[in-house]
Amino acid sequence: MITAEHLTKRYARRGRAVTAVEDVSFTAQAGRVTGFLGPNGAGKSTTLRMLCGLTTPTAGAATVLGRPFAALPNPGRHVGVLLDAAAQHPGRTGREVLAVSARLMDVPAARVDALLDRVGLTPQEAAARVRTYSLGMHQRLGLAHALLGDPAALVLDEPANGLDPAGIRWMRELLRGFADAGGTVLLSSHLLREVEAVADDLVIIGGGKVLAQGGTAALLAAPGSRVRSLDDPALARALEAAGHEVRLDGALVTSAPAEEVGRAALGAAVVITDLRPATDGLEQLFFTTTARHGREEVPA
Ligand SMILES: Nc1ncnc2c1ncn2[C@@H]1O[C@H](COP(=O)(O)OP(=O)(O)OP(=O)(O)O)[C@@H](O)[C@H]1O
Repeated sequence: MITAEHLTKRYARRGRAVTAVEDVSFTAQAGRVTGFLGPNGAGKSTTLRMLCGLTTPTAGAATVLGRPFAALPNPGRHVGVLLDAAAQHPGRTGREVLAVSARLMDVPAARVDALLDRVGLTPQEAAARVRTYSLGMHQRLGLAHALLGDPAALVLDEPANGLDPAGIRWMRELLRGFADAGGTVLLSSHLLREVEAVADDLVIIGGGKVLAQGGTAALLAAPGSRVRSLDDPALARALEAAGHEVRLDGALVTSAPAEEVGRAALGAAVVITDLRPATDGLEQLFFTTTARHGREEVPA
């Protein structure tokens, strides 16, 4: 479990105090993947750095597995951290990067090869210097590094950056498996579809503050139903006549609960082919939640 309690970070910039993170509290539970989202400059990296003891909070506190990061003995054996995949020593080979850390963490050397294999780095790639690595290879090595100490928690900032589609799917399965085995995963990413696919819980921040948090399914749930039928216009008329709101959005989306949709369909003699709770996608939730904190006004 990872907790942030009233974390606040202020920086001095040209004599003025800039609040990067303000009163951020959340819990990433064991056995679950927690997605940590926000627009550029929202304060995600600053928060993750405070969780990992790399930045000192102005106020508030954070714990990983019940203790402040700095109080964890041999922290790499408890929490795997990937904050900047490009930060590995460019002159070392991938295998050397892991071997040095394995020695420092007192991890058996045999684990290095096991992890290179697990993250899909070939023996040739592992023998190449890190400065020759692509972004995706950096990410794979960074993840191997994070997993090296067989930690109970992972803190990952944009781990899927630069991965190809197969790599992104592999990453998703790895994180899912890690959490299903009881691990805690805190995952910051701009890839909303990926986060939606893997995160059990979400924390959305903007302007340094928590804007929304909770279970992914609950946050994405919208009242009403999404329906497909053999005659959507007729079903829409029947639902409207019964006082429900209706909009056609690929399927028919209505404020009516499933039972009312069934009644309207029965009355209008329309065959329903699909009926499920209405949900907004994460992209919609993200933009609605962070609308005041986005950077759309900044030209690309
Ligand atoms: N060392 C620093 N000194 C001054 N200001 C900083 C420092 N680090 C971060 N900031 C400011 O704090 C705010 C939050 O930055 P942070 O990097 O945490 O955002 P982020 O959500 O990780 O953004 P991104 O998605 O672009 O990575 C920004 O306004 C940034 O300019």
